[in-house]
Amino acid sequence: MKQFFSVADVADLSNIVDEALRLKSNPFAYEHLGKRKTLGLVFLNPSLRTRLSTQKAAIHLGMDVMVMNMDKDGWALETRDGIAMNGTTVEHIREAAAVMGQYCDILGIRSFPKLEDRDVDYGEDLFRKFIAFCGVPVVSLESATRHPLQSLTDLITIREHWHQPRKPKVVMAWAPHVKALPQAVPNSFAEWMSRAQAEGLMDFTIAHPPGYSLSEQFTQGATMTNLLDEALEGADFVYVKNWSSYEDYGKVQHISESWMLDHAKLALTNQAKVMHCLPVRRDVELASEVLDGPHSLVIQEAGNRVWGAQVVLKRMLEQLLLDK
Ligand SMILES: NCCC[C@H](NC(=O)CCC(=O)O)C(=O)O
Ligand SMILES: NC(=O)OP(=O)(O)O
Repeated sequence: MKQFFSVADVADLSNIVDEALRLKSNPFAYEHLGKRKTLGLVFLNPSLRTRLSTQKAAIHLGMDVMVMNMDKDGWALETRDGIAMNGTTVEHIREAAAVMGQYCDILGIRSFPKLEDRDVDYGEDLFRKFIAFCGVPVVSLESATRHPLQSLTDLITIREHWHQPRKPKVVMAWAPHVKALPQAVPNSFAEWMSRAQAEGLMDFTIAHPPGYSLSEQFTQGATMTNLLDEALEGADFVYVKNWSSYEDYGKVQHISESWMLDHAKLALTNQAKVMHCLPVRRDVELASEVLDGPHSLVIQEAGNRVWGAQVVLKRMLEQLLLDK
């Protein structure tokens, strides 16, 4: 594996999930694989889970880790080409990425969308340039349109908590929020679970209010509905997530009906397990009675971020050995 940006970078979902669960039961099995190799983690936005779980995964593999908080400690970054840098930006991504590639064997980068111009965000300009100029394998720590380490982990978590012979019904349910949030997490969850559905691993439904459709490139084959209660019927897993509008890009519309998952809504499901990528706004996105109750998987899900990151880093390290 030379890059980890979307589900398209993974050949077989069942294999990678099984491999991640084997790493979970034997975390140090490959502790020599990353010896004398350096992972660089570059953050242009805040992070708790991605930062710590990816570091932990690298430690299990024997790697050294360097973290760069570009937003706070780096020079102001320019990404546009063909302009004279006579304003506030100090360093171009061409040099910044290339230099970081000199110090690191694998790089990870987090960069959120600005939610101002859809074409700019969905063009993934910064990410593409970072990959093009750094010269080493790159793992997405969440980009403008996707969060693949999260979605891989979500699939691992569903697999780990499903023990019946039939396929689980997985529902992604839009939730309220006080701010306009990116579509990266729901896009990514949708593209991974749609692929999992195509590989016969689950049935996948997306419920959202009118005006909150995601881009069709991520939702191929998913059942789509504007009726939350109907979607929740028979659900085995409910994945709660807010996102701002893709159609009326980055905007938040007033929603009259309550979309927050609470005990009453959970009662419509098949004793569903409840997931959320975190951070979560209690009693806005998700009722605390659910978060604090036995149906919540959010802490186990966050814990599994280590195994999602570790299987990706392991595959990248193995590729580096092959390329040597
Ligand atoms: N990396 C995980 C999710 C990041 C982001 N959440 C946030 O920005 C929360 C901000 C707040 O609640 O104010 C999102 O949902 O896309
Ligand atoms: N879920 C997730 O990516 O969390 P952080 O933003 O804290 O890394």
